Amino acid sequence: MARILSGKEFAAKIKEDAGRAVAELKAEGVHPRLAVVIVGADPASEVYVRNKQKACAELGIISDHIALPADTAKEELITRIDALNADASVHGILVQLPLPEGLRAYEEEVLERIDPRKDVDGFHPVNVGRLVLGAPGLRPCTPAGCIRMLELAGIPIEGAHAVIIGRSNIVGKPMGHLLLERNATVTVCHSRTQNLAAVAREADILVAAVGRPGFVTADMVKPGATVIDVGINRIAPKKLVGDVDFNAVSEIAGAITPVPGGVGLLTVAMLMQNVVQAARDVTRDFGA
Ligand SMILES: Nc1nc2c(c(=O)[nH]1)N[C@@H](CN(C=O)c1ccc(C(=O)N[C@@H](CCC(=O)O)C(=O)O)cc1)CN2
Repeated sequence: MARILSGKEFAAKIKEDAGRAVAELKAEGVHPRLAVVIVGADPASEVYVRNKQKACAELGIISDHIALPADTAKEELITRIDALNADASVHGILVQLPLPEGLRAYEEEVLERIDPRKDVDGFHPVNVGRLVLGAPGLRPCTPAGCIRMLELAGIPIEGAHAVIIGRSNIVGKPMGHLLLERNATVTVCHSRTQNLAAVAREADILVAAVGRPGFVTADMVKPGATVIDVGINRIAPKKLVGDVDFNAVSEIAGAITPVPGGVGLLTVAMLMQNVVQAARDVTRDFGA
């Protein structure tokens, strides 16, 4: 039976460290502040935003909730972002995704408008470029959370063969770069990959980020491998499952993350860490 990697335990540790950093910043006269922009009323997004604001409150970070109607014009959203960029008391800005239907085509433009120093999601091309180059910058929260969890759990990354299933800009691609930065041998699989099960079976660390319930089955996992499930699939109003067939795979794997209760919790914890980093960088550049 696999070791269960509980997101709650690792998230608590990450938040504890971030909380200490917040206290240090406050002692220096800097009060970290996050602006969360949500457009429309997607129920799942509202839950995630609430969780982010709850975590801010726990750690003593100020959080502003900017809720805009679903029919907000792109220009209005851009104007709001510009105002937050110019406000020296705001250290972090995030726009909750997905944007509503009418704005979805402008997602790239909207994310690019955020000052890269305040881009606590790590989605801005400047931060993506820094990640690819291995330069300091704000890293995307979910993949950075997975890496931190492996480190805290004492699971070796260096020299491991990591196989990622999924090549999204938010998870798959940044995960590949973060693993490469830590000297893993990385394979990224996608919908056109041939013999995917055989490739997955080569993995010491298998990351599933496809968005398909139960996609990773026991025959795709090498005995003893670490399996990280980044999938969030709502299959009924109160039933959330990942991309991994948890019961069968946990008989084979050495370690596995559950859904819920896995890497989703680390996403929020790493966001707190990014807000701390942004507060330091923004204060250095804008002044306290
Ligand atoms: N601006 C952003 N938008 C989105 C991001 C993001 O990182 N930045 N990621 C996802 C949604 N998300 C955070 O925003 C997120 C998803 C899931 C969880 C989480 O805690 N999951 C729990 C289960 C929660 C539940 O029951 O619904 C778990 O896995 O245990 C946190 C954050 C897309 N949009």
